[in-house]
Amino acid sequence: MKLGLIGGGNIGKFLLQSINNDQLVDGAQFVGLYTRNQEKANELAEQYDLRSYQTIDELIASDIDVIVEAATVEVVRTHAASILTHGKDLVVSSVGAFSDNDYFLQLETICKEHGTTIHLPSGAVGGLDILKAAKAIGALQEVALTTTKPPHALNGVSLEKKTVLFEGNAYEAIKQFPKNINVSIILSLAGLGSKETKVKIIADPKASKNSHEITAKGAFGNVKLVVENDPMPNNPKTSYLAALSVLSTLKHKDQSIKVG
Ligand SMILES: NC(=O)C1=CN([C@@H]2O[C@H](COP(=O)(O)OP(=O)(O)OC[C@H]3O[C@@H](n4cnc5c(N)ncnc54)[C@H](O)[C@@H]3O)[C@@H](O)[C@H]2O)C=CC1
Ligand SMILES: O=C([O-])CC(=O)C(=O)O
Repeated sequence: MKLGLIGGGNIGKFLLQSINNDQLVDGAQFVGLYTRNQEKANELAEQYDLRSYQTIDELIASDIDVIVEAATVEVVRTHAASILTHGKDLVVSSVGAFSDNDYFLQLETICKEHGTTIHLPSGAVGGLDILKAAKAIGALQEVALTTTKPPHALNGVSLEKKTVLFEGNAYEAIKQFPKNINVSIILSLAGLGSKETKVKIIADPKASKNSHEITAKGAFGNVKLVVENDPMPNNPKTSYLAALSVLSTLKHKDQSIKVG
Protein backbone atom coordinates (compact mmCIF):
# COMPACT_ATOMS: atom_id res chain seq x y z
CA MET A 1 0.00 0.00 0.00
CA LYS A 2 1.60 3.27 -1.19
CA LEU A 3 0.64 6.15 1.07
CA GLY A 4 0.74 9.91 0.52
CA LEU A 5 0.73 12.30 3.49
CA ILE A 6 -0.69 15.82 3.73
CA GLY A 7 0.62 17.65 6.82
CA GLY A 8 3.93 17.21 8.59
CA GLY A 9 2.96 18.24 12.13
CA ASN A 10 2.37 16.07 15.17
CA ILE A 11 0.16 13.39 13.72
CA GLY A 12 2.02 13.40 10.38
CA LYS A 13 5.42 12.91 11.99
CA PHE A 14 4.10 10.22 14.31
CA LEU A 15 2.74 8.31 11.30
CA LEU A 16 5.98 8.68 9.33
CA GLN A 17 7.96 7.33 12.28
CA SER A 18 5.52 4.48 12.98
CA ILE A 19 5.10 3.35 9.38
CA ASN A 20 8.30 4.18 7.48
CA ASN A 21 10.74 3.60 10.32
CA ASP A 22 9.09 1.21 12.73
CA GLN A 23 7.10 -0.63 10.02
CA LEU A 24 4.02 -1.00 12.20
CA VAL A 25 1.65 -1.46 9.23
CA ASP A 26 2.44 -4.56 7.13
CA GLY A 27 3.05 -3.76 3.48
CA ALA A 28 2.48 0.00 3.85
CA GLN A 29 4.92 2.84 3.25
CA PHE A 30 4.62 6.60 2.82
CA VAL A 31 6.11 7.43 -0.57
CA GLY A 32 4.99 11.07 -0.98
CA LEU A 33 4.38 14.11 1.22
CA TYR A 34 3.02 17.64 1.02
CA THR A 35 3.14 20.04 3.92
CA ARG A 36 2.84 23.83 3.92
CA ASN A 37 6.42 24.57 4.97
CA GLN A 38 8.63 23.43 2.08
CA GLU A 39 11.83 23.40 4.11
CA LYS A 40 10.21 21.11 6.67
CA ALA A 41 8.79 18.96 3.87
CA ASN A 42 12.26 18.47 2.38
CA GLU A 43 13.73 17.59 5.79
CA LEU A 44 11.01 15.00 6.43
CA ALA A 45 11.40 13.62 2.91
CA GLU A 46 15.07 13.02 3.52
CA GLN A 47 14.62 11.65 7.02
CA TYR A 48 11.89 9.18 6.04
CA ASP A 49 13.01 8.40 2.51
CA LEU A 50 10.05 9.68 0.50
CA ARG A 51 9.36 12.34 -2.12
CA SER A 52 8.22 15.84 -1.21
CA TYR A 53 5.80 17.58 -3.60
CA GLN A 54 5.39 21.32 -4.24
CA THR A 55 1.59 21.17 -4.32
CA ILE A 56 -1.20 18.94 -3.06
CA ASP A 57 -2.38 18.49 -6.66
CA GLU A 58 0.98 16.96 -7.62
CA LEU A 59 0.80 14.59 -4.66
CA ILE A 60 -2.73 13.58 -5.64
CA ALA A 61 -1.68 12.91 -9.25
CA SER A 62 1.27 10.73 -8.17
CA ASP A 63 1.38 6.93 -8.02
CA ILE A 64 -0.14 6.33 -4.58
CA ASP A 65 -3.11 4.29 -3.33
CA VAL A 66 -4.18 6.20 -0.23
CA ILE A 67 -3.89 9.80 0.97
CA VAL A 68 -3.62 10.38 4.70
CA GLU A 69 -4.62 13.88 5.78
CA ALA A 70 -3.08 15.30 8.96
CA ALA A 71 -3.35 19.03 8.26
CA THR A 72 -6.54 21.08 8.69
CA VAL A 73 -10.30 21.01 8.21
CA GLU A 74 -9.86 23.51 5.35
CA VAL A 75 -7.41 21.23 3.51
CA VAL A 76 -9.96 18.40 3.60
CA ARG A 77 -12.77 20.64 2.34
CA THR A 78 -10.61 21.92 -0.51
CA HIS A 79 -9.05 18.66 -1.70
CA ALA A 80 -11.20 15.65 -0.68
CA ALA A 81 -13.29 15.59 -3.88
CA SER A 82 -10.20 15.69 -6.08
CA ILE A 83 -8.46 12.93 -4.08
CA LEU A 84 -11.47 10.65 -4.47
CA THR A 85 -12.02 11.39 -8.17
CA HIS A 86 -8.36 10.47 -8.76
CA GLY A 87 -9.21 7.01 -7.43
CA LYS A 88 -7.39 7.35 -4.11
CA ASP A 89 -8.84 6.33 -0.77
CA LEU A 90 -8.69 9.00 1.92
CA VAL A 91 -7.91 8.72 5.64
CA VAL A 92 -8.88 11.90 7.50
CA SER A 93 -7.60 13.34 10.79
CA SER A 94 -9.49 16.65 10.51
CA VAL A 95 -12.92 15.00 10.57
CA GLY A 96 -14.48 18.36 11.46
CA ALA A 97 -14.58 18.90 7.69
CA PHE A 98 -17.66 16.65 7.63
CA SER A 99 -19.85 18.83 9.85
CA ASP A 100 -22.15 19.67 6.96
CA ASN A 101 -24.50 16.87 5.93
CA ASP A 102 -24.85 18.03 2.29
CA TYR A 103 -21.07 17.98 1.88
CA PHE A 104 -20.93 14.50 3.43
CA LEU A 105 -23.55 13.22 0.97
CA GLN A 106 -21.77 14.87 -1.97
CA LEU A 107 -18.52 13.08 -1.11
CA GLU A 108 -20.37 9.81 -0.57
CA THR A 109 -21.71 10.06 -4.14
CA ILE A 110 -18.18 10.72 -5.48
CA CYS A 111 -16.89 7.66 -3.59
CA LYS A 112 -19.60 5.46 -5.14
CA GLU A 113 -18.86 6.78 -8.63
CA HIS A 114 -15.11 6.20 -8.32
CA GLY A 115 -14.99 3.08 -6.15
CA THR A 116 -13.12 4.89 -3.40
CA THR A 117 -13.49 4.97 0.38
CA ILE A 118 -13.14 7.63 3.06
CA HIS A 119 -11.89 6.38 6.44
CA LEU A 120 -12.73 8.50 9.47
CA PRO A 121 -10.78 7.34 12.53
CA SER A 122 -12.36 7.58 15.98
CA GLY A 123 -9.72 10.16 16.95
CA ALA A 124 -9.37 11.22 20.56
CA VAL A 125 -12.65 9.57 21.69
CA GLY A 126 -14.40 6.20 21.80
CA GLY A 127 -17.92 4.87 22.05
CA LEU A 128 -18.77 5.23 18.35
CA ASP A 129 -19.80 1.55 18.27
CA ILE A 130 -22.50 2.19 20.87
CA LEU A 131 -23.88 5.24 19.06
CA LYS A 132 -23.94 3.44 15.69
CA ALA A 133 -25.65 0.38 17.16
CA ALA A 134 -28.36 2.44 18.85
CA LYS A 135 -28.86 4.61 15.77
CA ALA A 136 -29.34 1.55 13.54
CA ILE A 137 -32.92 1.17 14.77
CA GLY A 138 -33.47 4.85 15.52
CA ALA A 139 -33.10 4.13 19.22
CA LEU A 140 -30.70 6.97 20.01
CA GLN A 141 -32.27 9.99 21.68
CA GLU A 142 -29.54 12.24 23.01
CA VAL A 143 -25.75 12.65 22.68
CA ALA A 144 -23.70 15.22 24.58
CA LEU A 145 -19.98 15.91 24.76
CA THR A 146 -18.12 17.94 27.37
CA THR A 147 -14.50 18.62 26.44
CA THR A 148 -12.12 20.00 29.05
CA LYS A 149 -8.60 21.09 28.17
CA PRO A 150 -5.98 23.34 29.74
CA PRO A 151 -6.28 26.89 28.31
CA HIS A 152 -2.98 26.63 26.39
CA ALA A 153 -4.46 23.68 24.47
CA LEU A 154 -7.53 25.72 23.50
CA ASN A 155 -7.35 29.42 22.68
CA GLY A 156 -4.07 30.09 24.48
CA VAL A 157 -5.62 32.77 26.72
CA SER A 158 -4.36 32.55 30.30
CA LEU A 159 -7.25 32.02 32.71
CA GLU A 160 -7.36 31.95 36.51
CA LYS A 161 -10.39 29.72 36.84
CA LYS A 162 -12.36 27.06 35.02
CA THR A 163 -14.29 28.79 32.20
CA VAL A 164 -16.95 27.56 29.78
CA LEU A 165 -15.77 28.78 26.34
CA PHE A 166 -18.57 27.31 24.29
CA GLU A 167 -21.98 25.76 24.70
CA GLY A 168 -24.11 24.77 21.73
CA ASN A 169 -24.18 22.15 18.99
CA ALA A 170 -21.30 20.40 17.21
CA TYR A 171 -21.99 22.27 13.95
CA GLU A 172 -21.22 25.62 15.62
CA ALA A 173 -18.47 24.21 17.87
CA ILE A 174 -16.23 23.12 14.98
CA LYS A 175 -16.74 26.49 13.24
CA GLN A 176 -15.41 28.29 16.29
CA PHE A 177 -12.76 25.72 17.33
CA PRO A 178 -11.63 23.96 14.12
CA LYS A 179 -8.42 22.64 15.72
CA ASN A 180 -9.95 21.50 18.99
CA ILE A 181 -13.27 19.79 18.61
CA ASN A 182 -13.04 17.39 15.66
CA VAL A 183 -14.19 14.77 18.17
CA SER A 184 -17.65 16.35 18.24
CA ILE A 185 -18.04 15.68 14.52
CA ILE A 186 -17.03 12.01 14.63
CA LEU A 187 -19.59 11.58 17.43
CA SER A 188 -22.16 13.43 15.28
CA LEU A 189 -21.49 11.17 12.30
CA ALA A 190 -21.85 8.04 14.43
CA GLY A 191 -24.91 9.39 16.21
CA LEU A 192 -27.45 12.16 15.72
CA GLY A 193 -25.75 14.59 13.32
CA SER A 194 -23.89 17.83 14.06
CA LYS A 195 -26.98 19.96 14.67
CA GLU A 196 -28.38 17.57 17.29
CA THR A 197 -25.14 16.76 19.15
CA LYS A 198 -24.67 18.94 22.23
CA VAL A 199 -21.19 20.30 22.98
CA LYS A 200 -19.64 22.13 25.89
CA ILE A 201 -15.98 23.26 25.79
CA ILE A 202 -14.29 24.11 29.08
CA ALA A 203 -10.85 25.64 29.65
CA ASP A 204 -9.49 24.55 33.01
CA PRO A 205 -6.12 25.90 34.21
CA LYS A 206 -5.91 22.92 36.62
CA ALA A 207 -6.38 20.32 33.85
CA SER A 208 -3.33 18.39 32.70
CA LYS A 209 -5.19 16.09 30.29
CA ASN A 210 -7.50 16.63 27.32
CA SER A 211 -10.66 15.03 28.62
CA HIS A 212 -13.82 14.19 26.70
CA GLU A 213 -16.96 13.13 28.57
CA ILE A 214 -19.55 11.55 26.31
CA THR A 215 -23.08 10.85 27.47
CA ALA A 216 -25.81 9.26 25.38
CA LYS A 217 -29.22 7.81 25.98
CA GLY A 218 -31.82 5.93 24.02
CA ALA A 219 -33.90 2.78 23.89
CA PHE A 220 -30.74 0.75 24.62
CA GLY A 221 -30.24 2.41 28.00
CA ASN A 222 -27.60 5.03 28.62
CA VAL A 223 -23.84 5.42 28.54
CA LYS A 224 -21.28 7.70 30.10
CA LEU A 225 -17.71 7.51 28.87
CA VAL A 226 -14.81 9.69 29.98
CA VAL A 227 -11.60 9.62 27.95
CA GLU A 228 -8.68 11.29 29.74
CA ASN A 229 -6.08 11.86 27.09
CA ASP A 230 -2.43 12.63 27.48
CA PRO A 231 -1.50 15.35 24.99
CA MET A 232 1.15 14.78 22.35
CA PRO A 233 4.50 16.19 23.43
CA ASN A 234 4.82 18.77 20.62
CA ASN A 235 1.22 19.91 20.31
CA PRO A 236 -0.87 20.13 23.51
CA LYS A 237 -4.00 20.69 21.38
CA THR A 238 -3.78 17.13 20.06
CA SER A 239 -4.19 14.01 22.18
CA TYR A 240 -1.89 11.03 21.66
CA LEU A 241 -4.93 8.79 21.13
CA ALA A 242 -5.89 10.81 18.02
CA ALA A 243 -2.59 9.86 16.34
CA LEU A 244 -2.89 6.25 17.51
CA SER A 245 -6.37 5.99 16.04
CA VAL A 246 -5.16 7.07 12.57
CA LEU A 247 -2.42 4.47 12.76
CA SER A 248 -4.96 1.85 13.83
CA THR A 249 -7.24 2.76 10.89
CA LEU A 250 -4.36 2.16 8.48
CA LYS A 251 -3.44 -1.09 10.21
CA HIS A 252 -6.98 -2.48 9.91
CA LYS A 253 -7.96 -0.93 6.58
CA ASP A 254 -7.78 -4.07 4.44
CA GLN A 255 -8.29 -6.76 7.07
CA SER A 256 -10.60 -9.63 6.25
CA ILE A 257 -12.19 -9.77 9.69
CA LYS A 258 -13.50 -6.47 11.03
CA VAL A 259 -13.87 -6.03 14.77
CA GLY A 260 -16.57 -3.63 16.02
N1 LIG B 1 -10.07 13.56 15.00
C1 LIG B 1 -9.56 13.91 16.16
O1 LIG B 1 -9.96 13.42 17.23
C2 LIG B 1 -8.46 14.90 16.19
C3 LIG B 1 -8.13 15.62 15.07
N2 LIG B 1 -7.11 16.51 15.09
C4 LIG B 1 -6.85 17.28 13.88
O2 LIG B 1 -5.87 16.62 13.08
C5 LIG B 1 -5.17 17.59 12.31
C6 LIG B 1 -3.66 17.39 12.48
O3 LIG B 1 -3.31 17.52 13.85
P1 LIG B 1 -1.79 17.80 14.31
O4 LIG B 1 -0.87 16.99 13.50
O5 LIG B 1 -1.76 17.71 15.77
O6 LIG B 1 -1.66 19.34 13.89
P2 LIG B 1 -0.31 20.18 13.72
O7 LIG B 1 -0.71 21.61 13.84
O8 LIG B 1 0.77 19.65 14.58
O9 LIG B 1 0.10 19.87 12.21
C7 LIG B 1 -0.64 20.32 11.11
C8 LIG B 1 0.27 20.27 9.90
O10 LIG B 1 -0.47 20.65 8.74
C9 LIG B 1 0.29 21.58 8.01
N3 LIG B 1 -0.64 22.44 7.28
C10 LIG B 1 -1.36 23.49 7.72
N4 LIG B 1 -2.06 24.03 6.71
C11 LIG B 1 -1.77 23.30 5.62
C12 LIG B 1 -2.16 23.37 4.26
N5 LIG B 1 -2.99 24.31 3.83
N6 LIG B 1 -1.66 22.45 3.41
C13 LIG B 1 -0.83 21.48 3.85
N7 LIG B 1 -0.38 21.38 5.11
C14 LIG B 1 -0.87 22.28 5.98
C15 LIG B 1 1.08 22.36 9.05
O11 LIG B 1 2.21 22.99 8.45
C16 LIG B 1 1.47 21.23 9.98
O12 LIG B 1 2.62 20.56 9.51
C17 LIG B 1 -5.66 18.96 12.79
O13 LIG B 1 -6.68 19.44 11.93
C18 LIG B 1 -6.25 18.64 14.15
O14 LIG B 1 -7.24 19.58 14.54
C19 LIG B 1 -6.36 16.68 16.21
C20 LIG B 1 -6.67 15.98 17.36
C21 LIG B 1 -7.78 15.09 17.45
O1 LIG C 1 -7.08 15.76 20.60
C1 LIG C 1 -8.12 15.98 21.25
O2 LIG C 1 -8.25 15.71 22.46
C2 LIG C 1 -9.33 16.53 20.56
C3 LIG C 1 -9.07 17.51 19.51
O3 LIG C 1 -8.10 18.24 19.50
C4 LIG C 1 -10.05 17.58 18.43
O4 LIG C 1 -11.04 16.86 18.49
O5 LIG C 1 -9.85 18.37 17.49
